[in-house]
Amino acid sequence: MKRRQTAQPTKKAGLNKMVLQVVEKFVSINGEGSRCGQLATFIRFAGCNLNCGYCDTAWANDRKVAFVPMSAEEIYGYIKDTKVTNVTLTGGEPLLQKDIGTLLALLSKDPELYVEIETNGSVLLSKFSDLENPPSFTMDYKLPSSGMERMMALDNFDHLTNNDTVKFVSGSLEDLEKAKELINKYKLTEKTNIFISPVFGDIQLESIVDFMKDNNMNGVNMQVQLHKIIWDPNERGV
Ligand SMILES: C[S@@+](CC[C@H](N)C(=O)[O-])C[C@H]1O[C@@H](n2cnc3c(N)ncnc32)[C@H](O)[C@@H]1O
Ligand SMILES: Nc1nc2[nH]cc(C(=O)O)c2c(=O)[nH]1
Ligand code: SF4
Ligand SMILES: [Mg+2]
Repeated sequence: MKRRQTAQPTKKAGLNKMVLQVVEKFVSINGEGSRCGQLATFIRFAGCNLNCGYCDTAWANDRKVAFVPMSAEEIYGYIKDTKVTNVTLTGGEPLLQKDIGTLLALLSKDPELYVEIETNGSVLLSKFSDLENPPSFTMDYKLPSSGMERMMALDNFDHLTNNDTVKFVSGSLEDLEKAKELINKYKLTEKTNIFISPVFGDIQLESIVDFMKDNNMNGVNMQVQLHKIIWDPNERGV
């Protein structure tokens, strides 16, 4: 009698290759942050641990989203092929990619590139503090209207420098009050760059300016997502 064979795990060369899950990659102008208006190559990764009520890329967080597995070297190759020197890594939550450290280390060796990474404030930035030439972190602090404030890692404020940014995406007066409180409490304008952005379409732009005037918010930048003015706000790949 034949013995029933059980499937044995195989270890083929390349099977354990380190890969990152890329849901889209494109060149556009950066619509946000300190290099707003400049060309940038965007790499968007799959998956997020948060569920912000206003998320404009919730599709990338769907467990069933289609992604292309790419190694750090393949992503670097794509970036160099574009001939664009600004790079934005985003998502989803890019810092949750298992091999993001490998990619950041590889990109940091290229002095021609300016790399920024959009992160949601829940991932400890201390994990990346040993990088020799670190990227610019744009760290969101998720305000009350996101529904995700409880997930914020406040220790991250200690790891930001003048090469980084804290972004407060605000959808209400309560959000603005909270942003002001944190900026003052942690003396954020002395440490890093600060941006306040509206949750797109949810708050009168004038009310943000009025709030900044009423509260002497010197050193704070207000910014509206430029790509949502140029293209349809729901358009992907722009
Ligand atoms: C889609 S997230 C991806 C990176 C990371 N998960 C994060 O939240 O920072 C990129 C940026 O878009 C912002 N964003 C998402 N939806 C938005 C909306 N409806 N209006 C304004 N900004 C939005 C986020 O706050 C974040 O700063
Ligand atoms: N043009 C453009 N600029 C951006 N800056 C940050 C983006 C993001 O989704 O993280 C983004 C985006 O999706 N498009
Ligand atoms: S953390 Fe970023 S990607 Fe995740 S739900 Fe919030 S805005 Fe969307
Ligand atoms: Mg976006």
